[in-house]
Amino acid sequence: AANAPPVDDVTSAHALSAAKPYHEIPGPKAFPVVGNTWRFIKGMGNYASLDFVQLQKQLREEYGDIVRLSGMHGRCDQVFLFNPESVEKVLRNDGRFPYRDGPGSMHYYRTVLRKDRFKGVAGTITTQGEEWQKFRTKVNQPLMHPRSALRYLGNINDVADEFLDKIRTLLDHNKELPHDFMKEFHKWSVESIAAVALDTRLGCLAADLRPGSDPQRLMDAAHTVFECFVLLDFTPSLWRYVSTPAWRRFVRAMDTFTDIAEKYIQIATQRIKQRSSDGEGSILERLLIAEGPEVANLMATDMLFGGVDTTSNLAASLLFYIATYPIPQEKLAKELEMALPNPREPISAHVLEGVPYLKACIKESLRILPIVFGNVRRTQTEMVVDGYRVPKNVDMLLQHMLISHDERHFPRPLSFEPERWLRGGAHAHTAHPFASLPFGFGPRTCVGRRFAEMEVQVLLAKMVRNFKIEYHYGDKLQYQTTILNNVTSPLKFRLLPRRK
Ligand code: HEM
Repeated sequence: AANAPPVDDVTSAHALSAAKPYHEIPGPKAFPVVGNTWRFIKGMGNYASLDFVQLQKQLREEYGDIVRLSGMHGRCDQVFLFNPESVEKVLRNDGRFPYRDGPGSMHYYRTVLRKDRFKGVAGTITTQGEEWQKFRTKVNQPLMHPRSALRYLGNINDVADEFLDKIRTLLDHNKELPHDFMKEFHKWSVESIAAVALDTRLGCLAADLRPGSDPQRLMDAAHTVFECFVLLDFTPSLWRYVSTPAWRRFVRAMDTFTDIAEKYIQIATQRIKQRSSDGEGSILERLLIAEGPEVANLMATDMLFGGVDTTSNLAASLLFYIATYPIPQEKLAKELEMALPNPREPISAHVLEGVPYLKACIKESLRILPIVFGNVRRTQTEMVVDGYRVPKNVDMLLQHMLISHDERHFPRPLSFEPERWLRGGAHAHTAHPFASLPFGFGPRTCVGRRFAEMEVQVLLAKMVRNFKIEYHYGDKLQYQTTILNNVTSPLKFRLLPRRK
């Protein structure tokens, strides 16, 4: 009919009035005074011992594809979404300034504690509204343009080569890597993202790192900041009222980040002054020239926060799947033999254009173990989701990990089948496009996606081109969910040189 609302209409008066009321969304009942908070108190509530992913599973089993959690003291209501159609509705209607709550500790550090240093600017991760948009607009062009990442391809190749050299020295008599090999992935990822963010080679993979050296301090600080996010922002903490030990450790680590970034910004400033030609500079130089040292520092540190643990855990999980699925590994090895006849040649942009199976392996790894297991948007306006009227200021929790594990979308969901991602292929998936969204979506999508993908593509190509990778300690990847999915399996990969 001429007056029928468009299919995607979720905010018009017509759509809202036809929807079911908000309070009818299924979910655990909030009791007077104690609300639902008691369910998360140890020794009292049935949700207290669950991590985020376990909580999601439990809620979906108990209540279905949309679940409301209200009465959480000090927090706004949360609505969990377990179907991709609803996720799409929310992400396509999140307004001009998509709102994703960030760690309050980091925001406080930048806007209150070290206000003088940052002159009122606070970066991308923790800001909202026009403040977020203003900052993001400044950094989008230098960071998100495809050419921007390619500028670093040479450095990313060098870091991967160093990583391969390093692992050759770590193999035991059985050609196996040590059980704590995860820490080498961390070094690789700090080194790779620092080459972009700080425009320098820090030397994280060196054999003899001194405790007070920049790479060692930066890696320690990265570790501490993530540990403290969990303690300060994701578990009850008094840091807003008193200076707790975790808060003090956090401030020291944040200061280290800021100081190291400042050092390399000063070096870049000198470089700019001495340069005679005005060809296109690095991301750091461009931000420095166009926006000044505060913006350059905040973006560099945001890249370090966003780009260390994410990429290292992706590399580790991806290699695990490659090692435990020999058929896809051999298919990939064949593709790489064609694309890179000489394994010692660098991985060029041209090589990366001709490796669809390699890219499919990365997508499949992120589908099974998305390192960022879910996303969140706070509603900016009243809207209809899954037939219910959801008011403004509700956190919509978009659970792509569980959606990707749902047989309705991906048959044999825990099986590593890169063929799902070969477009037009016989096994291409038919799932909704929002059923696997590891980097988010829309104007607030991951700013480092191109760098992460490039780093991991280069590493995987070099690893599989040079080694046959085996794993003999179980076929199920172990991980721990905190604010990210952290790989915990002992990464004792066995590496056998491939014939050239
Ligand atoms: C495997 C690697 C990575 C994954 C899975 C990942 C995932 C994500 C996700 C899901 C978001 C939220 C997006 C949204 O709300 O729609 C995000 C945001 C962000 N990521 Fe990444 N990321 C990765 C690597 C990186 C790297 C290498 C950088 C460094 C450049 C980075 C920097 C950021 C920043 C700064 C944001 C906040 C953007 C904003 O709020 O405007 N990420 N990432």
